[in-house]
Amino acid sequence: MATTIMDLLSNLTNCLFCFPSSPNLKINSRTLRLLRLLGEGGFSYVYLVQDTSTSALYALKKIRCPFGQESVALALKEVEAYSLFGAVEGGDYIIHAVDHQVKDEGGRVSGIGGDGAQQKTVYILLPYYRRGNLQDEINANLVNRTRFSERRLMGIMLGVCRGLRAMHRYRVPGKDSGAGRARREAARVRGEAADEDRDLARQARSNARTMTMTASAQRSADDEEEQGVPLMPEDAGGEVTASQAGKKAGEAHAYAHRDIKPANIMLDDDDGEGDGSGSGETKPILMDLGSMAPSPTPITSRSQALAVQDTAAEHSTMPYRAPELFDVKTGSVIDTKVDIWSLGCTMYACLIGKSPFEARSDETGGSLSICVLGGDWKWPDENAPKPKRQGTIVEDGAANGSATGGGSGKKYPCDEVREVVRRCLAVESAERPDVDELISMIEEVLPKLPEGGNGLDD
Ligand SMILES: Nc1ncnc2c1ncn2[C@@H]1O[C@H](COP(=O)(O)OP(=O)(O)OP(=O)(O)O)[C@@H](O)[C@H]1O
Repeated sequence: MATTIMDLLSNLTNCLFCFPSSPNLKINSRTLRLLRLLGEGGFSYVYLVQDTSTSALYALKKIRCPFGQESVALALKEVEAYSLFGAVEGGDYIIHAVDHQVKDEGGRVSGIGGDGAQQKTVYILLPYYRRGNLQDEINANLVNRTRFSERRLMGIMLGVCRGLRAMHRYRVPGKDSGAGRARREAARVRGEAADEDRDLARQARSNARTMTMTASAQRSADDEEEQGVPLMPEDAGGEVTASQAGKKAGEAHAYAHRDIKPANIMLDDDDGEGDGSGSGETKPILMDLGSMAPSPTPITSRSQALAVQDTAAEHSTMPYRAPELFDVKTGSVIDTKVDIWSLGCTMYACLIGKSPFEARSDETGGSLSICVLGGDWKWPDENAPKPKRQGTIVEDGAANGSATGGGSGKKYPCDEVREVVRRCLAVESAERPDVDELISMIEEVLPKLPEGGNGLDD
C-alpha cells in the first residue's frame, strides 16, 4: 500500500515536471510559450516552444539535476559541447545551442547522491527540427511497408560522416578564429559551472554538519572550492585524459559522440541556410551531445575500465554500442571507432528496421551483448553468418549474392551498400575504417546507386 502511494506521488511529481504549471517560461531575455512535449529522455524533457516576441519556434531541453553538483556539471558539459563546433568545417551537421540557463527549482537535493543543495534545472534552447529524426523515418517505413532509397540514405550518411569528422578531427582553435569564439563561450559556460559548483559545494559543506554524506563526496566538494577548480577542465567536456590536458591552439583534440543512433540524427532541409547554396536535399544534424567524450581514452587501470564501461552503459544505447564498450579491457584504447560501429548499426537499422544485433538477438533468442561481442549479425536474406575471426563475417554460399530483399526482385540493399555496413561492423576496432576512409567509401558508392525520388522505393 505504502509503495503504491509512493508510486502515485512519484508519477504526480513527474507529471508536474513534464507539464509546468505556467505555459510561459523566461530563458534569459526570451519569453517562451510552451506548445507541446516533443520527447523525453532519462532526466530530460524536450518541449516545442515559441518565442513570444519573434514567433520563432525552438526545442527547449529541460534537464533535471537530481544528484546535485555532479548532475549540473554533466548538463553543463552538454551545453559546452553545443558551442564547440560552430565554426569548424562540418560543424553545420552538428546541433548548436541558441541559449541556455541554469535555474533553481526550489526543492532541496536529498537521498542517495543528494547533497542537500538547491535543486537545479538546466534549460537548453535548441533549433527546432520539424521533420523529426531518422528513427521517426524508420518507424514510418515499418508502418507503411516502405523503405529507404539507398541513394538517399547514403547521402544522409555522408552528411553524418561530415559532422562526425568535425568531432573526430577537432583541433584546439586559435584565439582569433571563429572556433576560438566558440571556445571562449565554452569557457564562459565553464565559469558558470564553477560558480554553480562552488555554491553547491558551500551548501553541501554546511549540510554535511547535519546530514550523513559520503567522505569522498565531501572531500571533492571541499577541494573544488578551495582550489577554485572549474568542474570541466579546459575544453574537455569534463572528462579530459592526461594525454589531452594542456593542448595548444592547432593541436588535435578529438571527440567521440558515443551515442550515434537513428534517434540522435535529426533531419533538416539543406537550404544553404539562406544563401541558396544548399542542395534542397535532406540534411542530417547530429544531436544529443550529452555522451560526447574526448578521444582517444587509454585504459590504464581496472577501475578506469569499469568506470568507462559504466558510463557507456548509461549513455551509449545498447543495440548501437560498440563491443569494446561492453567489455572494456585494461591496456586497450577507446577511440572514435566506437562511432563508426554505431554508424554501421544505424545504416543497417535504416535499411532493415532495427539494429543488426537487436534483429539477430530477436531471431535467435540469444543475448544482445553476446551477439555484439561475437559479431553475430546477418542480412535478412542470408543464412546464419559464420564468424571466421573477430570482425569478419563469412556469408553462406547459398545466400551470397543470390538473395533478394523485400520481394521486389532486386537485392536490397545492394552489395556496395552492404560492404560499407560490413566494414563498419568489424568487431576489432582497428579493422573499421576511420571517418575519412568512410567518407571516401560512401562517395565512391553514391554515384553507382539509382536516383531515388521520394526516398521510398517500394
Ligand atoms: N531540436 C529538436 N527538434 C525537434 N525534436 C527534438 C529536438 N531535440 C530533441 N527532440 C525530440 O526529443 C527527443 C529527446 O531528445 P534528446 O535525445 O536530446 O533527449 P535525451 O534526454 O538526451 O534522450 P536520450 O535518453 O535518448 O539520450 C528526441 O528523440 C526528439 O524526438
